[in-house]
Amino acid sequence: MVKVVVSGALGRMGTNIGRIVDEAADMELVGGIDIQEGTLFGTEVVLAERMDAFLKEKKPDVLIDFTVAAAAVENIKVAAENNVALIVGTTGFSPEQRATIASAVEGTVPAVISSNFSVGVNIFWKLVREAARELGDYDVEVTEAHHRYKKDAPSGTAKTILDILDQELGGREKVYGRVGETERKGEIGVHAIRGGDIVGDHSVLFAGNFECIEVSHRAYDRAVFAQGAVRAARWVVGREPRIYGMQDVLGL
Ligand SMILES: NC(=O)C1=CN([C@@H]2O[C@H](COP(=O)(O)OP(=O)(O)OC[C@H]3O[C@@H](n4cnc5c(N)ncnc54)[C@H](O)[C@@H]3O)[C@@H](O)[C@H]2O)C=CC1
Ligand SMILES: O=C(O)C1=N[C@H](C(=O)O)C[C@H](O)C1
Repeated sequence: MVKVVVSGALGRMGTNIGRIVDEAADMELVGGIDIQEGTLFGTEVVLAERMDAFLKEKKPDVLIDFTVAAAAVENIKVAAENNVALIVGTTGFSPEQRATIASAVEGTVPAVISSNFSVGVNIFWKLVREAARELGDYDVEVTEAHHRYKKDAPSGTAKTILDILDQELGGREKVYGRVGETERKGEIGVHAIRGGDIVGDHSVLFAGNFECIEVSHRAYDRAVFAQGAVRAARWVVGREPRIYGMQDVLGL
């Protein structure tokens, strides 16, 4: 039995993950962490400040964190100190926060950290890389759309797309939205749409003369992210203590 604690337990992703873990025959949901007390599928959700004592009491194998960046950094440190493996889906980390996470995790616990746990997006990233390799002289525009409650922009998935494009196209300037007189040069345009209950859309447009290619992914239900995170939780237990990506879980 893989024993799981969910951090951000009362949120959109936390509740989806709680349901999947609760229904899994090979997993045990042992509780949740949030900034309010509550319950998650019959288990106790305790306040974030009680996390250290809660992990010592429940001794989970894995903590799955979908919270906000500043909170996740602290949660990761506490989990690593308690020798609990990590799945981190939270997005919006600064470079400094990423460095803090790396020093807490590397050599201490195994952690799968990904801006997107859906299988489809991990394949989409491969397709974007392949297109960028072949279409280096095309103009590139990245667009993402999410629900009205999303806190960070551009999305973590869009930032991963930009990392891939940087690797393949060599660090082009990024222009975030355009207004007024703009002359297109060699930049990558980045556009974030927020509204309603959009689960998560990403697209990369490669525009040449007389043709365009658009590579896109649309999530219809956040269960796809939750299922991926739970799959990663099964995979991470017992691994070498370092940071992994979802591509390691999927063998891509
Ligand atoms: N990697 C992926 O596949 C995905 C990542 N995300 C990311 O996951 C994060 C959460 O997204 P949602 O669930 O939509 O947000 P949400 O706002 O519905 O849930 C976040 C939860 O975290 C709680 N929280 C805040 N501070 C906390 C702390 N110190 N300790 C424990 N819990 C705390 C909040 O009270 C809330 O219940 C975001 O960063 C989002 O971008 C979302 C979907 C998929
Ligand atoms: O906040 C969300 O909802 C999502 N966040 C992730 C991101 O920032 O890329 C993944 C997914 O698109 C949903």
